[in-house]
Amino acid sequence: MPYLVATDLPTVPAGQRLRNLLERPGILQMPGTHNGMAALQAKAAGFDALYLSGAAMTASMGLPDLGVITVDEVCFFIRQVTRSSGLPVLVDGDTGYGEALNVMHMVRAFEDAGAAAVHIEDQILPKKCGHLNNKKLADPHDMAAKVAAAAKARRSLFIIARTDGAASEGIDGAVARAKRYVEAGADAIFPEALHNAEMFRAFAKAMPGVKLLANMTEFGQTPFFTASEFEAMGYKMVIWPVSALRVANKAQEKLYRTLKRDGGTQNMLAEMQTRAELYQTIGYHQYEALDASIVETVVPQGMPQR
Ligand SMILES: C[C@](O)(C(=O)O)[C@H](CC(=O)O)C(=O)O
Repeated sequence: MPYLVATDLPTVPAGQRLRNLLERPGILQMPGTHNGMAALQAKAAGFDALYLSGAAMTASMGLPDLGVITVDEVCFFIRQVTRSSGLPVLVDGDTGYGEALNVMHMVRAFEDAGAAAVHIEDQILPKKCGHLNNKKLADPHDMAAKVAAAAKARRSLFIIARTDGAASEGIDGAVARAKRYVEAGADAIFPEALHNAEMFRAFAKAMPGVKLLANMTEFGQTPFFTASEFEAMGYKMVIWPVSALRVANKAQEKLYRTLKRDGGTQNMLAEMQTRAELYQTIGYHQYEALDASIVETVVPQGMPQR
């Protein structure tokens, strides 16, 4: 329960806990959780690891995913998601916020905030969603230097190199880049925006023994595949980065429209998380019980009064 009690906190570092999950057979499913509440709900649904998406974080701030937010802003999200859930979290590190030293700073900051893993991509600024057109790629040598810098800065953080190369250099180009990034110290590879099963299979075939991540974002270049289908194509991790935020945003939009129309929320009650459900999700009463137990513990009984 509450992250406030030291003895309830995990003793194994987050990065190691993620590595342990990756030792299990099957694909590791990481839904996007854009805040602490989403993290609690994903955990309650049975997920063992989570994803913190740059697109979802920025969208929740009312901003585009163009690399404009800062390391400290991301750390605010990392802390809420890791504290509330206690689960290992993969964090979107975009382009690493600069070059080698900036990447090292990001790695230290993310790991200290509680992250288990980060992915760094080979675009240059202004970076874009990998499923859009006209992406500008970094020189593979410069990207490999960033990966090496990240590996040097981490304690146990799991480092995933994302390549956006497939769009302009094809599968062979993306594979050549990915191999350089593995040599530079990447623990896994994220081939971005593949268009079909053949591409997913070809990439996996060309990278034997390397852990691969699939991105099942909606409204992008990748057609729908299930977790089991990605697993059968050779992938060890899958993310659904923005799905929860997209659904939450639609619900919120409906609430505001209805409220404006009706002058009240009475017609939305059936779609609301009730107070009881909300408190149940955040463990409200457990925090209260914790508080009460401490008061009981520290008030001495039968001590001589002065
Ligand atoms: C994975 C991703 O980088 C993200 O920020 O979650 C995005 C997701 C999206 O925009 O749909 C991406 O570039 O694929």
